[in-house]
Amino acid sequence: MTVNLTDKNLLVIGLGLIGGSLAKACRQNKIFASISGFSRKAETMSDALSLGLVDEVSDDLQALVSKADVIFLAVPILSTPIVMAQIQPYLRNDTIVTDGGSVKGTVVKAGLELLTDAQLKMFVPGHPIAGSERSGVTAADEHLYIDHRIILTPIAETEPEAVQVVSQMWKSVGAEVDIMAWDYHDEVLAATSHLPHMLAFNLVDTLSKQSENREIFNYAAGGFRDFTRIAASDPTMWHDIFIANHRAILKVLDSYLDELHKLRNAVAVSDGEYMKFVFQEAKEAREHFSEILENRARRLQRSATHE
Ligand SMILES: NC(=O)c1ccc[n+]([C@@H]2O[C@H](COP(=O)([O-])OP(=O)(O)OC[C@H]3O[C@@H](n4cnc5c(N)ncnc54)[C@H](O)[C@@H]3O)[C@@H](O)[C@H]2O)c1
Ligand SMILES: O=C(O)C(=O)C[C@]1(C(=O)O)C=C[C@@H](O)C=C1
Repeated sequence: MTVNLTDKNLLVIGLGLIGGSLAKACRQNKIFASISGFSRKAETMSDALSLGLVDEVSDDLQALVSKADVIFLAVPILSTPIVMAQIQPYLRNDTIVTDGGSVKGTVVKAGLELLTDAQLKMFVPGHPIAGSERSGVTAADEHLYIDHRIILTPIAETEPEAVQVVSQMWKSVGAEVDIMAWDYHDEVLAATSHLPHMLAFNLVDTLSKQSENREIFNYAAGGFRDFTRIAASDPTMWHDIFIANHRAILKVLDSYLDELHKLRNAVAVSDGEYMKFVFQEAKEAREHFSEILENRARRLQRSATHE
């Protein structure tokens, strides 16, 4: 069923990479009647306005929330409960609250604690599996979500109609929507996103301490460069993620460390057979992932040529 959003107002709170990109894509595709924006810093709000991400900004949160039909929260994960508490008194019972935070347990818990029964019916936690190491309002990109997956994690109280509206919003900017339980989401993302970021931060930091003036970096090439891109991600965002999802991250980190120890032992005793087995399996996994990426790139190319 297609839902009509063209008579609705979208309010984006947090006008950085994730919120700014959604606002920009929705505005360029004329998905909503109007798009309002709110962010912590006045400078970010005026940049969002001059970059054409939103139709209006205001520091009057009460007025913005009261007229919003859909609210998208795109602030660091530990700030999400704070913002939810700020907007809760002004939320209409028919206003949908959704978000883009990387950990869903924190957002679900905040919703259950702060929202009324009526407001919970309109509560649709979500997470776009799209992004980059860039952050801030100037990183907003209207193409960010094309052919990317969006995971929605509605709770038992959420009305299916609210999920439909949020799904429609994401599909309208080119994304694919999946529905998942929030705790499963947090386990999966601990493995596919949080652990790789931890390894990249740790590796780049460790190596940077190993030589005077980071001298060894002069002799690094593509492999290391790929790690450094991830390690350039925003420290506040990742600090929040590692605190919010620590249980699931520790579980996957421990099993990773076991495997790393096995590989270490294989190197210590020159067990080439074990090493080749691991490297071959990893290569095959990468080939499988490359096919997914190539299919996505082809679809992106097709949608760009149809624009
Ligand atoms: N960066 C990614 O790759 C990525 C991908 C998917 C999801 N996410 C999630 O999306 C959310 C936003 O991340 P981002 O990359 O857009 O970060 P960002 O730093 O680019 O943007 C966050 C914005 O929120 C504002 N903000 C912070 N606290 C606020 C508050 N209390 N009230 C109002 N505004 C506030 C900041 O000033 C900034 O403009 C995070 O929860 C993150 O986990 C990020
Ligand atoms: O593409 C990247 O560089 C990202 O870091 C995006 C990425 C990830 O894939 O880990 C980061 C955090 C998210 O919550 C979702 C996506």
